[in-house]
Amino acid sequence: MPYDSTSIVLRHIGKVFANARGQVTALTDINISIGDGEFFSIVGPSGCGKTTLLRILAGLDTATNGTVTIKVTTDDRPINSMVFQEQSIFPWLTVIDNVAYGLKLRGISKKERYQIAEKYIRMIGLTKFAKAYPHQLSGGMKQRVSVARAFANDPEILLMDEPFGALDEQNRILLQQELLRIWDVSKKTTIFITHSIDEALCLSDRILIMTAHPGTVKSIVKVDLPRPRDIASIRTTMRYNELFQSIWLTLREEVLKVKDRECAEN
Ligand SMILES: Nc1ncnc2c1ncn2[C@@H]1O[C@H](COP(=O)(O)OP(=O)(O)OP(=O)(O)O)[C@@H](O)[C@H]1O
Repeated sequence: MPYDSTSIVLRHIGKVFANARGQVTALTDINISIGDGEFFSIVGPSGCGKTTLLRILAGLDTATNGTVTIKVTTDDRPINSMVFQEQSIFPWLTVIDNVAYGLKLRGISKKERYQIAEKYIRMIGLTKFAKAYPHQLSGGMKQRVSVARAFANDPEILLMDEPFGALDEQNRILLQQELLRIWDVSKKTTIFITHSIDEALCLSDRILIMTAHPGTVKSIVKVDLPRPRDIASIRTTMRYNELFQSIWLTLREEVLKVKDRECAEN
């Protein structure tokens, strides 16, 4: 691994949900080490357990088996911040107060938290909207606020569950480029779920391809595309196309398994 140290270690992670119809094994024997400052994406067929894995990393759910170790460098910052697909900013707070929200919870003075929030609002290009309320913003702008808030919290790790999934293509590309830029500066360990091979390739250092349900590691692909990356031009390279093809062929087997199962059930 090209990283000086490891940020996250997952060992033998398994998850079984119990529901009225019995038990559902969502994850089985997941073993991964993620480097400090790595951008690590997760792709896999629908229902393979991506969100479950992220929720376990966020401490929102617990694994039935195995251990999760997250390196903590200092005790005055949160372990993680999460960005969801749906906009999750508070409608009653202005942009700057949304971005500064986590800092306020940590007791950071108003002056300091506004300075930090302003820095990230500048990075996402919303300086003119710092005093605006969410209802005055477009969907893409609100999602930018969520991203800025997550970075402003300065967590040990950043967890993103299809954060751009609901955006139109133009806004998605703009935000992907902004995310790359902020990540390049902050080098924050980031775990990013996506359904898009293209998005995973443009952003990541490595991509975990999960098997069909119950989810486990099918393979991990190293994305050896140079950084800093320009999303429009990286897609035109031969290496991008080779990687895309190879990931799709691996993923396709798992997606077809899901389809075959659905056909057998009907
Ligand atoms: N709270 C729960 N109770 C019971 N089963 C659950 C629960 N949460 C998830 N599951 C099941 O666990 C499996 C994995 O779900 P999960 O949402 O993690 O998959 P996913 O890969 O994120 O799916 P998608 O790509 O469609 O968002 C699915 O079979 C799902 O039905």
